[in-house]
Amino acid sequence: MLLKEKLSALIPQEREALKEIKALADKKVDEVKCGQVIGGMRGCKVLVCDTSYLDPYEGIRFRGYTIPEVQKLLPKPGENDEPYPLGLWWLLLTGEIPTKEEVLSLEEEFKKYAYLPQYVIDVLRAMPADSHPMAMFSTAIVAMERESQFRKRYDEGMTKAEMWEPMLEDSIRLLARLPLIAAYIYRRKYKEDVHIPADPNEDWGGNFAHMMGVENPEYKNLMRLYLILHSDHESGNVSAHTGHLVASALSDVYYAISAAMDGLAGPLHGLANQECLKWILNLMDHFGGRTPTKEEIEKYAWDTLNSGRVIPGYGHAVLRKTDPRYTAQREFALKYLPDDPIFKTVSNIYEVVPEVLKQHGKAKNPWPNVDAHSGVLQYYYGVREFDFYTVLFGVSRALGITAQIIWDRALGYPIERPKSVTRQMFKELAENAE
Ligand SMILES: CC(=O)SCCNC(=O)CCNC(=O)[C@H](O)C(C)(C)COP(=O)(O)OP(=O)(O)OC[C@H]1O[C@@H](n2cnc3c(N)ncnc32)[C@H](O)[C@@H]1OP(=O)(O)O
Ligand SMILES: O=C([O-])CC(=O)C(=O)O
Repeated sequence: MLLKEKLSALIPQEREALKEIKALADKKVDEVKCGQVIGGMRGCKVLVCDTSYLDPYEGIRFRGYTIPEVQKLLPKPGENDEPYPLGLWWLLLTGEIPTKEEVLSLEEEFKKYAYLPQYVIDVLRAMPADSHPMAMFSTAIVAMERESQFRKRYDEGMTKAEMWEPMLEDSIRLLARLPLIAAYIYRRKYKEDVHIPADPNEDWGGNFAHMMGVENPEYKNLMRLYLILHSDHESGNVSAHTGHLVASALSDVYYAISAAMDGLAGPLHGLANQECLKWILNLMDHFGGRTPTKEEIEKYAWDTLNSGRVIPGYGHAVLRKTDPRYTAQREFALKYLPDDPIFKTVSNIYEVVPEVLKQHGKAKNPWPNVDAHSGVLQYYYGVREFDFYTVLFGVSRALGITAQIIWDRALGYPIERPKSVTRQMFKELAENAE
């Protein structure tokens, strides 16, 4: 496999490079304030992640490349505007923009494992129909743990240096199946349990759209874009950090990704995309289904804040400007659905809500994040079941987290175990500090 050859060549040199950092073990790299600990560890530099970096003002770079650069440089299927999402996985893993041949080799490798075992279908069918799609998604993933090559090799006594290899194998097998699992959940829950087989001629991203039942080529491109945009956001966000933490105990990819999905399912994280579209449609309903005026949006936003709720899709723990993932989706909308009334509402909200949040004076970042824009695009192409949206996010996020934890094992990072103290001890520490 071309990817495995590439990683086999890279890993020894990256292990050497890590030794230079380990030699600096006693150097102080950060100072932690009381408020940071009690405030969700915001800004504490306590994680190392090479797949991507999030600048508060510029947004995400995948291995140093901005979103527009990735859109321009990664190979694309045929005449399509958006790249192969598996090209991004290659980039996250290797740091290099792949050739088309390299991406196609990965597509072929994935196709070997792109089938849904009957026992996974049975597990999904055993769950009550009103189970949230994210609960179904996470359950299906953990159910497949019995197939883990990592656990098998661990039981056989593999060495620490070998661990990245079964981590890579498990990741490929899992990622290959995620669109099938997601599409199965979608069609079981919302499309009368009628399923669409994979198309062997489609790429990983296009196939996902096909199996969901949306044959529009524009939607396939949107899916490719979506799968790239939501993939990786360095390693401190809830889903990626969870994946890293769980995998640090040498739990395999199935456990790590299932747990990561459970974090993504929270309304302050990935589920905000579901919440956000709901908020927008409720806003439009409130004004008789039309595009509300800016004054009406302002009043509605204040009503939300005054009732003690957050405005979903706005704010961020790290970003301090409009999320470039929002901008990329806005550009897609301007090209393909400029006159859509919900998109117009999204645009008007963008002109109003940051000012409202500034006046409200609480949110450190009044600008929109990725979740403020993803729902309207899905809705436009007929995917209108909001509670499914986070599953789309999850399929994409698994690209980033698997890339991160394959490298965790390649570099032999230890089990994560920060120290806690009692609240009383912590108070005394803070009182006695400068
Ligand atoms: C893919 C993603 O995960 S992107 C984020 C998706 N989540 C959302 O869009 C939900 C809405 N946004 C939020 O709740 C927050 O902005 C978060 C969770 C994203 C970030 O949280 P934090 O880093 O704690 O934000 P911040 O430091 O600005 O919070 C300060 C205060 O402003 C509030 N605030 C932040 N964003 C918002 C918002 N959109 N609407 C109303 N209040 C907000 C916080 O709730 C907090 O209030 P509190 O002091 O009463 O607890
Ligand atoms: O970075 C974060 O904390 C949240 C986020 O936008 C993501 O995970 O995509």
